[in-house]
Amino acid sequence: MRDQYNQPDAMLCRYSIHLRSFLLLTRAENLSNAVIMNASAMLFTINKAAEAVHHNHTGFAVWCKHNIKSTSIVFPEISWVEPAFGFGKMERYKIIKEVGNGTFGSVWRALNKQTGEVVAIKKMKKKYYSWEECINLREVKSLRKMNHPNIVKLKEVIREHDILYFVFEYMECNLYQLMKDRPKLFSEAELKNWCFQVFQGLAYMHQRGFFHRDLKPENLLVSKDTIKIADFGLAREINSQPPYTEYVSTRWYRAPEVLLQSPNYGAAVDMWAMGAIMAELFTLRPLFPGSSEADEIYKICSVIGTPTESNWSEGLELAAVINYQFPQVTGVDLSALIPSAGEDAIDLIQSLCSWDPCKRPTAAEALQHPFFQSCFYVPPSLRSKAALFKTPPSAGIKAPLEPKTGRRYSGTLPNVKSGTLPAMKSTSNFSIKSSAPSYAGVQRKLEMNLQDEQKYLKSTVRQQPKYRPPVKNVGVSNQMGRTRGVSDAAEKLSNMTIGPGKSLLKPQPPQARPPPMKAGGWHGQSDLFLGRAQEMLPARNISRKVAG
Ligand SMILES: Nc1ncnc2c1ncn2[C@@H]1O[C@H](COP(=O)(O)OP(=O)(O)OP(=O)(O)O)[C@@H](O)[C@H]1O
Repeated sequence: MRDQYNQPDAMLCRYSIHLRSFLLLTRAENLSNAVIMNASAMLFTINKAAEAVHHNHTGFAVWCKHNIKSTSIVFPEISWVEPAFGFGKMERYKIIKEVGNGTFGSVWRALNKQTGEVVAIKKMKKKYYSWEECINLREVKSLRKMNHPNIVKLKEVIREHDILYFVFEYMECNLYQLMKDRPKLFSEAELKNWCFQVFQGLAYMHQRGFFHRDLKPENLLVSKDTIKIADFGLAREINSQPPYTEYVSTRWYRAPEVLLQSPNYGAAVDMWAMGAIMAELFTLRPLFPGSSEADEIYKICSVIGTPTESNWSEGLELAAVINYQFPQVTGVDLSALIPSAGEDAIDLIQSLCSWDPCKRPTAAEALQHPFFQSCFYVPPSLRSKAALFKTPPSAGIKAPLEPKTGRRYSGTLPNVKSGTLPAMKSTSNFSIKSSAPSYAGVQRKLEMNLQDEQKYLKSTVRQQPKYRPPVKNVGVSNQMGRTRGVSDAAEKLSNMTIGPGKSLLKPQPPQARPPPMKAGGWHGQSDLFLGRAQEMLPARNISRKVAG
């Protein structure tokens, strides 16, 4: 089959698509050179395929021969193959300006010249020499299956001159940008509305069998009252086969089971991240700003206390496997740490940040938490109408998201009509207490250019030749704070012990709150005890940009 089409001027692509959509398109686009085949490699003509559609068979693979300069696949309704006619699809867009630069790509604001629509185009840094490669990307595989108002929409994928572009709906800014220069805290209503929406997006995603694995404020995009989850570069299918050996999530939001090398973590890692993000939204400071993986665990222990046999026996086993000894600390009162958060908020953050992933609420359960009692779900179909009334997108009739899931919180359904404003507590913006550091003081991103970074990487490699990035992945730290490989992490964590059972980690007194971070980073007290793990990282690498 492949050979038949393997001609120098042609390219063969395989697409698993919804057959009905494909047929509609073949008619509309007169794609006569497409052939369709099913799992047993039987060829179908378009007519035969029409029969299959009639009998409601879907999920065929489409092999298409086409002369390619550029091709595109359009989501979410139709996945299709468009032969290029000598000019590039990118010509349809006018690039306006760069709005983001991540590990895998730079993101540009652009204008669709035909429709006038403003979009965000992510230009991938890596080159892609075939469509097959692109189609297998996590970002494509997961996003194309998702259609939810709180998940950023992937509109189109374009490959031109071996460069891959993702065309997304455009969002005004990310949550980190909103936090960093803020002179005063967010109102509870504001952050509640955001969290409620993110949990809705997560409930949808988890229900569909995906988890994100890299939730952080930079990946939550905001436009007016709406917030959407973005960057599915690390998303995984829940049913995919562990062990997961790749790097996962930015350190400050990384769940303890990931830090401790669990081979089979799941959707609960997103819930941990949300606990950390929620706390950060209240205080405008990261809850667990670890300067290395070891320090990350230390920071977590100093806030929620050392795990015990009774609250996370699996965690103790995981630690034993990698020869890691937890520092013995008692933790602190979260309400003292997050003074602007009410009882319900503290309760939710506490349960999200449980050591044991099984004890964290699911996204659907979080939505039922009393903290969200005043938030109401608006079905997507009503959202545009609700917007007319300037209603936050989460407001409206509360609908059960996962009826099968047992409810952890027995919240009552408020009796409100759709489109009415939620009865949120009218909380005015809190003003930051003088002791509360400004977010601007936290240097989340290294203020160093690529050259500096490369210099640092080189010196790190010199100092720690053992810490090699995993072969398959980006692995080493990079501009947006991606983590090293998990196997790397194991190495680092185990480097903290001398011989079996002898840890360099000495028990530390509980540290109520790390002092405010200054530009250039901050050394936590715990770092003094981390020996080599600490030596690795220059002070400035405590910023979120550095993975570890
Ligand atoms: N749809 C969008 N609309 C507006 N800005 C966006 C959009 N998508 C991404 N951005 C901006 O670009 C930044 C980087 O995007 P993204 O996280 O997708 O790239 P990445 O290379 O995967 O980054 P990371 O290093 O976090 O993995 C985001 O933090 C955001 O500020």
